[in-house]
Amino acid sequence: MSGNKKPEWASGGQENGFASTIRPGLGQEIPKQERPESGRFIKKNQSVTDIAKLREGLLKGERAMLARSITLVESNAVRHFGQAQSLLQSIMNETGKSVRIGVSGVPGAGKSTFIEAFGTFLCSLGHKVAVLAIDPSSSIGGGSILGDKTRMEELAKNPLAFIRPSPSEGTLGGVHRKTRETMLLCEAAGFDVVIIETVGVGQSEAIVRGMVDFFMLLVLTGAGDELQGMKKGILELTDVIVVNKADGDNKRLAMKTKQEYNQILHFLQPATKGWSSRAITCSSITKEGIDMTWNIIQEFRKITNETGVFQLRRRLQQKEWMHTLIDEQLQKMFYRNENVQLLLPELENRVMSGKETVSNAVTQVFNVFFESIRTDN
Ligand SMILES: Nc1nc2c(ncn2[C@@H]2O[C@H](COP(=O)(O)OP(=O)(O)OP(=O)(O)O)[C@@H](O)[C@H]2O)c(=O)[nH]1
Repeated sequence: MSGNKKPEWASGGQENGFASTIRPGLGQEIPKQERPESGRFIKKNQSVTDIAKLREGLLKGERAMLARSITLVESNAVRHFGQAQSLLQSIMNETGKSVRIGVSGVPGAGKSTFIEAFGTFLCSLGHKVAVLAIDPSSSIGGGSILGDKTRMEELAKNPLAFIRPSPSEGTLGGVHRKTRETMLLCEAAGFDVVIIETVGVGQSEAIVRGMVDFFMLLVLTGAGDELQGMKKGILELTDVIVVNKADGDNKRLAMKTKQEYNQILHFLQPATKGWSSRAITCSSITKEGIDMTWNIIQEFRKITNETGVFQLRRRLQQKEWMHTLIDEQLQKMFYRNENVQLLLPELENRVMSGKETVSNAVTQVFNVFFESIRTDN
């Protein structure tokens, strides 16, 4: 990093709304219309007493109230952050009752076609299915998976389903927080299956793994080729590998690929204690394997519930999530500190030219940081 250039999370925005969290008093009005990052609007004059209304509507499963609550959670405005947290706090007891499923796979693996078929199948069984997304590219280019309404057209029309695109801006950490909180809102609104889709690149898989109970990876035939470029780490996050597009001429090859993956999984650490990760085949077109996928998830829930692994994972995820937010907040505080910003470029130059050891430089900048915190207090 050169000169004054700060990392993304150090720049002015209030991604977490933590910078100077204001909790408006009851009945206090939001003074003017605010444009949150999503491009949707929080209504002018919406007062915090609306939180009670939002909560009531949410718990009744009203979609409009769910959509408004999500808009509030996604807003970057500091005052909305306070309101969103009040709302989330008030629904805590109503959350956690869904099964949370992560779906990943490289572009073209067939994620949206699979989720459409799988979600529609679950709705036909009477489940309420919410589909959310984490798109790592949204934090770079403002793109957004699930943004295209033509994807999952049938599921989108189903009254038992709710589909929400990835938050379209912000750091990956910010997108992560918003998706987690949106998941809680969906649970409070009665959705008993929450699917979180992510493109299988980089950090996003680990992030999704950290917020779901069950993680599945969609792959295509030809495990050998694919595995060349696939990190072992990704397979070790996975509870089930779904070899997709197992139809027509591809069916036999898909079976062979499944066996290859099963052999590989045999030698890897399972993602979940007490559960043997496995590979299956599926076709989102013929729907063969869709019901089996659900049966496996049911079996997984039963086993992990009995052993307590399910509950333990949820508890640990909460703890990790708290630490993620603490880390993010600490980094922001540090890099936004004026004295740190003044000193850092000089120290960087000294370190680069070999005049200063890195450890010395770090000690100096931390001393400046601690000193300015002390004087601020
Ligand atoms: N034959 C067959 N084709 C499929 C199946 N599932 C998906 N496809 C096709 O594969 C292509 C990619 O499917 P998508 O569902 O868009 O894949 P995706 O992983 O969501 O891809 P991105 O949108 O690029 O992330 C489409 O042309 C689908 O029609 C399947 O089970 N069988």
